[in-house]
Amino acid sequence: MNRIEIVTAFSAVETAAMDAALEAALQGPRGANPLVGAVVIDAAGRQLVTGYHRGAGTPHAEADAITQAEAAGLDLSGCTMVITLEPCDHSGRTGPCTQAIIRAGITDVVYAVDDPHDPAAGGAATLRRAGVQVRSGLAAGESFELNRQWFLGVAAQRPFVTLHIAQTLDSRIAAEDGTSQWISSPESLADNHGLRRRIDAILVGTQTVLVDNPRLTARDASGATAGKQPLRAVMGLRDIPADAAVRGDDGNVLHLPTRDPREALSLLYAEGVRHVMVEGGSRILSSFLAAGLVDELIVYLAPTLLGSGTPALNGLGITTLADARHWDWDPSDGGAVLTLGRDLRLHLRPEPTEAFEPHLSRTAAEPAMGGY
Ligand SMILES: NC(=O)C1=CN([C@@H]2O[C@H](COP(=O)(O)OP(=O)(O)OC[C@H]3O[C@@H](n4cnc5c(N)ncnc54)[C@H](OP(=O)(O)O)[C@@H]3O)[C@@H](O)[C@H]2O)C=CC1
Ligand SMILES: Nc1c(N[C@@H]2O[C@H](COP(=O)(O)O)[C@@H](O)[C@H]2O)[nH]c(=O)[nH]c1=O
Repeated sequence: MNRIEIVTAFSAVETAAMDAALEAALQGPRGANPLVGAVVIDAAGRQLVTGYHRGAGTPHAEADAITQAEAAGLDLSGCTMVITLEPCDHSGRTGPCTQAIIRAGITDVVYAVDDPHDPAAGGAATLRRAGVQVRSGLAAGESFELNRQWFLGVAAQRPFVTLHIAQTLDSRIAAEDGTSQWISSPESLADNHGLRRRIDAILVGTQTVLVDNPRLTARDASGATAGKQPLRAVMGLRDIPADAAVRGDDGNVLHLPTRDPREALSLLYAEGVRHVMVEGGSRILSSFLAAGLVDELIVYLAPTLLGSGTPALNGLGITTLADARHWDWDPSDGGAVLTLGRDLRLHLRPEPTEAFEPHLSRTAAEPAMGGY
């Protein structure tokens, strides 16, 4: 019998580092930016530092790892960096990771999938021009899966959509008389205000504006507005009342005169919104879910029963169990199930329904590296 010797492009040490990078990436939050992890290994195969990305506007995983190394007095020259995504090549809110890698003296980069985001792409080519050996495609499937919804959103040129539901045990988001403040525990509300600080826009329906007169600002425990404030978007054909609290005094409000969630997302994207939280009410939540436009689901579940009132959802067009929509538990950003005071926070992502493969590797791994 012939023995077939399999030579892969990557060493066991690099594969283990990629596993660690994938694990680290899960600590980050979902949103406008993908989850990314980075691990630096030395010539002896030791994992020196592990970095991850903590969300839009914060250092990328590569920069996080390099900063940690600097703080610990570690010299990374001649080391290999293993990353779940191609290093960026642009100066966004943070500097280009390619330059940080080159400056640190890292001579080898292994990454999983290409960055499809145009302004950030091209990192591999820049690194190669600087003499860094670059290989890609290690754990490409896992890395794509890690950020599946983000890849889909980038390809569709629409914002990443987080759906928020604050509900009772019997799936009510308001009582029969319309009262709903508050179903959630103070800890859940604080968590939600943290999310409001991270997103670009928050979206509610016109009916919620009329019933609740919400402010839709990000506030701290004292009730003061705190941190970055989201654009406040209201969806529906009716006008926003002149004295509605959502208008605020900063003009950071947008009326989306449509009932079509796709159109709402296009309008938001044109305004520069890359992460929107759809907050409610029932009809708005249902329309985004029915259209398959939800990337992340956060349910604040209060141990409370109402028995009647506004249901979280008012129909998704599903009439038989075979058509039920399934969701996967999302272990990222604090985990799939988190206790928040007396509430539970459930964190989910849609089960894949369509085959979608991004362009996993723009440039093939260096020829000598692959094959059987
Ligand atoms: N606990 C929670 O998490 C939350 C609870 N709530 C509660 O939800 C209740 C409001 O929910 P609900 O009555 O469903 O109202 P919504 O806030 O979902 O707004 C519905 C209105 O939005 C417009 N609209 C826009 N797109 C659509 C669409 N695709 N389908 C249907 N209507 C659309 C319509 O008005 P138009 O004629 O203007 O087009 C419609 O009347 C309130 O009691 C509020 O307190 C609200 C948010 C969060
Ligand atoms: N009732 C309820 C929520 N309600 C949401 O919060 C909005 C009020 O926002 P603001 O005026 O900024 O405090 C309200 O219109 C609705 O969208 N959210 C939750 O996390 N938990 C809750 O129990």
